Amino acid sequence: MSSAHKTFSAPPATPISDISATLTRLRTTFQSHKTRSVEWRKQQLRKLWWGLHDNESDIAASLWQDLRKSEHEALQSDGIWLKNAIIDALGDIDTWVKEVPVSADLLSKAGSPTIRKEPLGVVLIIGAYNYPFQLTIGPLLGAIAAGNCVIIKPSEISQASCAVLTKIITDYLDPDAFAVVNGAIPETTELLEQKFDKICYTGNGVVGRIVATAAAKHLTPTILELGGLNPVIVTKNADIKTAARRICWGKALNAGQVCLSPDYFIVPSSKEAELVSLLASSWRKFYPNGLKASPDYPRIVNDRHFQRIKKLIESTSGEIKIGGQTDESEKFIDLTVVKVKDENDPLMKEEIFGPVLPYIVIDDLDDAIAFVNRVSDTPLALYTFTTDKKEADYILGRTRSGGATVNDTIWHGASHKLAFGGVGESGMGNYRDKFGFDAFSHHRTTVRQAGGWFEAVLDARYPPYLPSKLSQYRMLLEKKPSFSRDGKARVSWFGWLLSLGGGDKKTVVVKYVATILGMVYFLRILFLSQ
Ligand SMILES: NC(=O)c1ccc[n+]([C@@H]2O[C@H](COP(=O)([O-])OP(=O)(O)OC[C@H]3O[C@@H](n4cnc5c(N)ncnc54)[C@H](O)[C@@H]3O)[C@@H](O)[C@H]2O)c1
Ligand SMILES: CC1=C(/C=C/C(C)=C/C=C/C(C)=C/C=C/C=C(C)/C=C/C=C(C)/C=C/C=C(\C)C=O)C(C)(C)CCC1
Repeated sequence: MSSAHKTFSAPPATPISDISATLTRLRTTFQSHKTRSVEWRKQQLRKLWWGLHDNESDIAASLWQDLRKSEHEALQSDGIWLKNAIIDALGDIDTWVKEVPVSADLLSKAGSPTIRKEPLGVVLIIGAYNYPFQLTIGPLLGAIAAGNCVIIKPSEISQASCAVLTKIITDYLDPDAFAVVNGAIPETTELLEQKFDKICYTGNGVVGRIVATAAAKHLTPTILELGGLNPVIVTKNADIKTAARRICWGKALNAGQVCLSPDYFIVPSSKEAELVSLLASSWRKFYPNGLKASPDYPRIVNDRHFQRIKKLIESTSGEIKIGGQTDESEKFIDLTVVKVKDENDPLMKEEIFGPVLPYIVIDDLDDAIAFVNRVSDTPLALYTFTTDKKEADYILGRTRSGGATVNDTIWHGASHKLAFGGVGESGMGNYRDKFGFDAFSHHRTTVRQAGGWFEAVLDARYPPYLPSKLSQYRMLLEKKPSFSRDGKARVSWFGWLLSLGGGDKKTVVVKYVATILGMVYFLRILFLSQ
């Protein structure tokens, strides 16, 4: 890749004294109602598409410089991924922005209630280093579609990507509505002093708490996209060959620096040897000349993270089954599989965010589920490999996670169309496609009340509150429960007869079809016998 050799310098930090003026500029734009125009929003999205397209080789080159990410991965999950997301948003934005009529109770109906989708105002997006384009421009798409002004704060760790991202935003988008603030903790701290209408933060939970605390001072709502320890439960009913290949891919992607990376797997003893051997052979097939020589395998983003992961490998009391090599000069860490005894191993204490994959042998499925819930009960992702659909549902029904994929890794988080977000420790809120539009919109319930003629109906709401008015209200509007005091659904005799003895909709339809067929059969016999 020729563009891979192009290099970029870190953009200068934004002067802290400029930050509040930038926010004022954006707020003035928002208050001018310019962003309310859907055509203006579409134009911004179209321009952004061209910004990504014109700078595609720089996107790939900057990701190579920051993470030694291959062009394939750079385009698959940043460049082309975002361009496709924009084209789909442009195709659907007219539907998203429509005012939606809502069905209401008898009294509200005359006011034709609707939900208006309104912009929130000025929002802040704080990105992380591992997918510097996707994790900033991804939420930005929803914010633009919903009509907001936006300040983007990219992660200072991916410096080259910061430079390219800054160029795209400043060269292609309306500078009165969109701005990039570059820098590190001091700049982000100053940003967090300001009042925004929403903050979307991607990164670790420690900083997530700092962001949420700062936002709370202004009653600013937040989307927090955090991490966690993502488990993989491989059951005795798994197709081990497929599982090995797919776990391998999910762990090798971006050298494990993915919020959705498998953090550990659980395997029954009967499948352990086969799975470990197939993991090793899958890796050999992916990287036939070895990982270090492969242009497809990324490096750890900086020395601090390299040392952190290296230390984790050194501190494990488990048995290294595959890999284990590191090279500080290149920030290279081998894909490393480690058999650990229990959750007290250092590798099981925190999200690894690197290419190390511990595993534990557990034979009983309920024990495996209990282990997962004990280690971290709200990870961002949960994976299970089983060919038994009921078993997959059993696992899903007894665990929690931001998202889940059965029989693969990463996949529920790979599409730009599907809602993406965490739960509990892995975050709050979600975005992407319509979910992104909704996340950055205010759903404004609106009633356009009927005129003077409706006063006769409304008369009962006005004082003096005569007993007759309350009786009228009760008689016409009070609903009767269809459930008993002990919480059971109560079916009226009439309803019971009408539904041929009750049941859900499908059962009642089946009963009707069977009854009609029975009657036809009976009448036919009766008719033929005469
Ligand atoms: N859920 C998701 O979408 C998602 C995606 C990627 C990463 N992550 C998670 O992020 C973590 C890795 O990212 P990271 O946090 O190391 O990224 P990072 O170091 O790039 O930091 C993220 C952002 O926080 C800012 N920041 C750092 N310290 C701060 C402070 N004290 N005050 C205010 N802002 C500060 C940085 O400037 C940066 O913009 C992992 O836990 C991973 O799972 C989650
Ligand atoms: C279509 C047919 C065919 C061709 C199929 C082809 C060319 C398929 C190619 C598939 C590829 C390259 C899929 C790769 C997808 C990977 C993705 C989307 C990864 C996404 C990662 C993300 C979003 C990471 C996110 C990380 C986050 C959020 C945090 O850290 C033929 C030719 C086979 C014929 C039949 C039809």
